[in-house]
Amino acid sequence: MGAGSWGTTFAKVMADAVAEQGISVQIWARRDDAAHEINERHTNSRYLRDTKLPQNISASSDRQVVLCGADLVVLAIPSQSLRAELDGFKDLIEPDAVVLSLMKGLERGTDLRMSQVIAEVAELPENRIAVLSGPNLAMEIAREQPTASVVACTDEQTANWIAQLCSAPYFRPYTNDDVLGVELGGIVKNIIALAVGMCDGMGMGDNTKSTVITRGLAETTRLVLALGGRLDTLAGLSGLGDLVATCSSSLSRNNTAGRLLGQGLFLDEVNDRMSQTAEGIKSARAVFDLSRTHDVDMPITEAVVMVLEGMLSVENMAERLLARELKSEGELQ
Ligand SMILES: NC(=O)C1=CN([C@@H]2O[C@H](COP(=O)(O)OP(=O)(O)OC[C@H]3O[C@@H](n4cnc5c(N)ncnc54)[C@H](O)[C@@H]3O)[C@@H](O)[C@H]2O)C=CC1
Ligand SMILES: O=C(CO)COP(=O)(O)O
Repeated sequence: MGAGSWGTTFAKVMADAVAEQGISVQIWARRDDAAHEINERHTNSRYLRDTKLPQNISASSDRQVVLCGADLVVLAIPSQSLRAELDGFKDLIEPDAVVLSLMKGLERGTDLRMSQVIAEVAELPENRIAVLSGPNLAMEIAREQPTASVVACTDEQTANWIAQLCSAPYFRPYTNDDVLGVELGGIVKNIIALAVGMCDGMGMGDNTKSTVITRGLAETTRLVLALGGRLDTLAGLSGLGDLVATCSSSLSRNNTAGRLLGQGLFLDEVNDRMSQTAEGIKSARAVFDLSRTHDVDMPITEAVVMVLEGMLSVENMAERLLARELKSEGELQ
């Protein structure tokens, strides 16, 4: 569900993974012309210019056509639209289907993760909801550059089943039962990537960026532990792995948005320039609110929120962060 850059790319991963088993993958595209292009030319030129999609992918703008008979429903739409979109098609999901979220955002207003929104709106039990997260820049994967990822579900069998369905020669999924840790790692790294992008945009060097990445991981870890997730998850692909990929890549939309802010553009101007979803812009406030609810110190997230909401200039961000009271590096609380 979603024919954007990651929805289309992940459809290709799955189609390549299951081609020999005679399984087909169907994409729901919002626009009729996008569905038509996928069916007729096997391309999605708006998002993946050079990629030829496999023959066992078809598309439709009719959600009923796509969901009818689907054993696995994969969601790849912008996080802030999920609730409304899902409400419109939840009754079309087959009674035993599993829902997999590819999304990396936190819902504003409720501070819920996407797996929690899915559970609430579609009224599904935990064992039928999974998330996938890792260092997965869509453009690289579309070019079949090797990477790995994590399928997280509280039910081991479900996680293994999904991992089989998306294990392609260039894509290696691991499994994990720490859904919260996997999901939050993917959400918070977008905010840290905004901060790193801002450093880049202001012309700061690698020491600065490395400091933000490392301390960004420290504050992500504090949040995940406070909410009941596991430390080892943060050391894995959906934690450190995705953080490094997103913070170092010019392909990242969050990194790019941060860089534009660092170059002095206003948020409205940045939003106008972005043709794809940069989840961190909307999720930053929700993550900060969540951290306050659980009394977790997240100074980089707080500074990013202040910049996004016009309460702090990017130039004053470093001064604010470095002037805080000194403390031990090992403090996780
Ligand atoms: N692009 C990437 O490299 C990766 C993206 N993700 C996550 O996947 C999710 C989707 O991202 P992308 O596919 O990259 O986004 P995108 O901006 O490329 O595409 C979003 C798609 O959702 C569709 N859509 C459906 N309902 C919508 C609505 N109500 N409002 C707006 N758009 C709607 C759009 O038409 C579009 O096809 C995000 O949560 C993102 O963080 C995760 C890993 C990698
Ligand atoms: O999640 C991603 C890579 O794992 C994609 O990051 P962006 O949304 O910043 O492009």
